[in-house]
Amino acid sequence: MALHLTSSIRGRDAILPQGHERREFHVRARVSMTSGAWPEGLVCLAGTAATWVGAHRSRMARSQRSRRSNGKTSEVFQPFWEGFAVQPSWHERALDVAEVPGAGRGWVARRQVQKGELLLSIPRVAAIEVDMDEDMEGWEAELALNVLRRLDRLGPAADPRLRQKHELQALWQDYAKTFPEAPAGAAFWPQDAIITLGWPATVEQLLAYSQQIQESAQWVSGNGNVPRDAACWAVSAVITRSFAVDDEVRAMIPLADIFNHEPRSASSDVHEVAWSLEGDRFEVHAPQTVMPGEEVRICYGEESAAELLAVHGMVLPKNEADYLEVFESVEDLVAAVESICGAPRRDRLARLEAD
Ligand SMILES: C[S@@+](CC[C@H](N)C(=O)[O-])C[C@H]1O[C@@H](n2cnc3c(N)ncnc32)[C@H](O)[C@@H]1O
Repeated sequence: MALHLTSSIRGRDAILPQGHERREFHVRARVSMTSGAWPEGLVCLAGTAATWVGAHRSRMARSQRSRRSNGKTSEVFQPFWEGFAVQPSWHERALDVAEVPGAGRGWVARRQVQKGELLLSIPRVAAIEVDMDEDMEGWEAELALNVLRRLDRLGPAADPRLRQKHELQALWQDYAKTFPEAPAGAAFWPQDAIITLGWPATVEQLLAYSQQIQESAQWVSGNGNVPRDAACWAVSAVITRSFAVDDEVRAMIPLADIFNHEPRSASSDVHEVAWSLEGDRFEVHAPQTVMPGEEVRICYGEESAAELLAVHGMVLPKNEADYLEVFESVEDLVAAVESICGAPRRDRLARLEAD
């Protein structure tokens, strides 16, 4: 007789404000026996495992049902909406936070939303920002350190001048508990795991990005006097949840970071409207008309599959922004055309420029 009892449990707990607690379990269990009668102890063991799995399954089903029917997920965000002074008022909002299959939480329309409509207006003082100079490198590290400062999570030996007291500190501390606990992006994977992806251009791109991100985490860990894990958490939070606004700043904007990504190419009109900085408030406008119950997504940028994998650890089934680089520059393209057609290169370039 052989008995196989295999089980794997992955759990994630996130404590949310006001006593709300979310538990997610992924349970897989299999009990099998090839021959003979079941000894009593093993029957008990198998029975216990089955009951345990069943109980967790029904608990999951119950919580999923309630999320769908009574908008509890959304209510968890009411104190944040009000505390961060988001407009329109909570009762007049057009959106609800809901669990979206395969994408965590997202913003779902409570009523029909018109393209261009103002969805969220968040005071600038509620955001955590860095200025973006042209070609600014290393913004991830600076913004991650600012996040740790706002959360009052710097280590004891950090420069005391970095310490920050802020009226919204406690609210931010609660809000940050809703973020993923660990980075998922390929930038945080071990090198061997990146190499197993196989496609040379992608592997090269991911290894270079991973090195940049690891250096940022190193810098944050040193300057913030925090363990490496805490630095990686902060860097991952800023690369997955911050946005460049009007080419001026890169900002972590509470509640606006719940929009999921709609992958679009540059030619799509979804690029036309989303973020802006209006005086002392950040605004998000609807990128397109959305029916009640549908999710409102924004386009994070023209992100290829490799870029999404590097930052978010996700590969989307369909991504119209994905591309395969064939020529590095217009000159290379023209040279290739010239070699095929035999026409003089200068003529071709002039014609291309005139067009
Ligand atoms: C800015 S947050 C969006 C809110 C997030 N879903 C949440 O639960 O807090 C970005 C993260 O959402 C997830 N995400 C965004 N767009 C997605 C999409 N189109 N498909 C799957 N996951 C997505 C990824 O985990 C990504 O790192």
